[in-house]
Amino acid sequence: MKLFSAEQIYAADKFTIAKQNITSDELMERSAVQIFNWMHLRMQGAPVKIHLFCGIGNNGGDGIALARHLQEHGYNIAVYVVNYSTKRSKDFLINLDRLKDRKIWPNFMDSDGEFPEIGADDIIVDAIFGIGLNRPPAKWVGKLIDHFHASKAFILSVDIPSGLYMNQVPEQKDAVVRANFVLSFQTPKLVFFLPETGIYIDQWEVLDIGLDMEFLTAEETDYELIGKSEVLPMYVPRTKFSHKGTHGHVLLVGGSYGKIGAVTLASVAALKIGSGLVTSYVPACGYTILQTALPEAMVLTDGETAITSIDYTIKPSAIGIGMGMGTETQTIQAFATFLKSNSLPLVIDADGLNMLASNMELCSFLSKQTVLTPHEGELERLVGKWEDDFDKLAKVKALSKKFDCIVVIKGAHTITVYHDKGFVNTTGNPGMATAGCGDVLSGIITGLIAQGYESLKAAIFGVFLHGKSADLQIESKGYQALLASDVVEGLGTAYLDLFKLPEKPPQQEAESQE
Ligand SMILES: NC(=O)C1=CN([C@@H]2O[C@H](COP(=O)(O)OP(=O)(O)OC[C@H]3O[C@@H](n4cnc5c(N)ncnc54)[C@H](O)[C@@H]3O)[C@@H](O)[C@H]2O)[C@@H](O)CC1
Ligand SMILES: [K+]
Repeated sequence: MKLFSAEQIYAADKFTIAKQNITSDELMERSAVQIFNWMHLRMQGAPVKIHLFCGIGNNGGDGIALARHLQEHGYNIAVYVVNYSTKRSKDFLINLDRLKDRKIWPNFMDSDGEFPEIGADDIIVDAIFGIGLNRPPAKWVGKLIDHFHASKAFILSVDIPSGLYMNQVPEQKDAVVRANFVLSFQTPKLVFFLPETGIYIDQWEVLDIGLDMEFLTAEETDYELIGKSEVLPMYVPRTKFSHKGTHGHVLLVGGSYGKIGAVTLASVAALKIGSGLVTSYVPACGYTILQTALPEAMVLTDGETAITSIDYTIKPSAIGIGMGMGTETQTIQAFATFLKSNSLPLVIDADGLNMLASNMELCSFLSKQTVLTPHEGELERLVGKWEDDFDKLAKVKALSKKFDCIVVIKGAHTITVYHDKGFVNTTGNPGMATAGCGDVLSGIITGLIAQGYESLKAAIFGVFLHGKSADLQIESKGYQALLASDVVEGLGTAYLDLFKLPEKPPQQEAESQE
């Protein structure tokens, strides 16, 4: 699913209005009806008090139009106009008149007025600011937002939590609505998924307001949200006459004394994701461990407790390097020599990234589209400190372009960046914040590349499957008990889940039984 910028959404609005020969207030009406239907379906006329706080732009217009529908269906509403400026939008005014025609008089709030009482069991509809916010809200509006939070009422935000920008992190962290639910028009917003701005959203859902599909399909976006429908076309099925040689040979280089587990986890993940052969290249202290833990892998060794040179005669199809490798001087030398001569597809993780960060000149030797899989700490060593999430993304894009590499920024929503484009993952859960999960991911991505997936697809698909496996596993294991090896274990079901059809809605089943 594409993640559009504010400018693209405004352009889509304009295009839709012209092509469908409708007025902009008709589009607003559609949006309001969609929100109303969503609420009505869940509330079924419940007499809960609904406080609608509406700004004076089009987000406010949505709120005012929604108020009319709620009132027509007998809901218990109170409407407030948050007068943060004098520039009321045309469609806001049209809807305000329609509301007045129905004898509903909103409370007009400004910097001097008192805030209304809101009960903990009430509902707040937040329609103050939408995607048009372009400067910090006035102080009193920030206080109103505080008042929302203090009430403990359920907050439903229209389109985007008020106070969040589309393309930057808010300056005033407390002048942003913390939404329990966001109903986002047509497309979710990038800020829902970034660590500094995603914290303002518990749950979100997209409402289709019928923006022109032709326009949306043709429009290129900087970011894409990756779910099942995006990865399914990437899947390469096995053919009947395939053999283990068909599915690639992974070489994993890593491990040091006390950290052989890292390369073991990556190796088993590479096998489980489907690579035909796996060779683990470890220091001698890892030999028995690997041969015992993973009889399916082949093992090459060098050095006693750390790798001192990387030398092999096998012909791998993809190489993963760095897991538990340590950063001893000889290991760094071996790593540098290896990078200078290697032209095979490559995945670099953990200590490999640390060695790269302290010797950035080595980046120019990366084979094309090398995949780097840093967590935040490793990333900071690679690109330097960032000011905020947007600055971080800009720095990563610059790194990706400079060295033609793919950067997988690991986090709650892992983002895979290649040149100017980011792919935001939707699978995974907090149970994955556990030792070894990163090693598993690097094994998965290397294993997919070895099977013939292009490096970028391998990274996007690998991140998805890794998270999906963990999501399926916590159903029986819970968050705390999830281990990296459970994530490896679940990879088979993660693959199978790709082909599971959504369950039929219960209503349909009841009908077909009659
Ligand atoms: N295609 C869509 O997605 C549609 C969007 N609609 C709604 O329209 C919204 C966007 O409407 P607008 O462009 O009017 O923007 P907003 O409703 O976000 O209003 C902000 C307005 O106030 C001004 N402003 C920005 N920051 C301010 C600040 N801190 N203090 C005072 N004034 C400030 C801006 O110039 C802007 O005109 C969307 O979020 C959505 O709710 C719907 O009505 C129709 C269809
Ligand atoms: K809003």
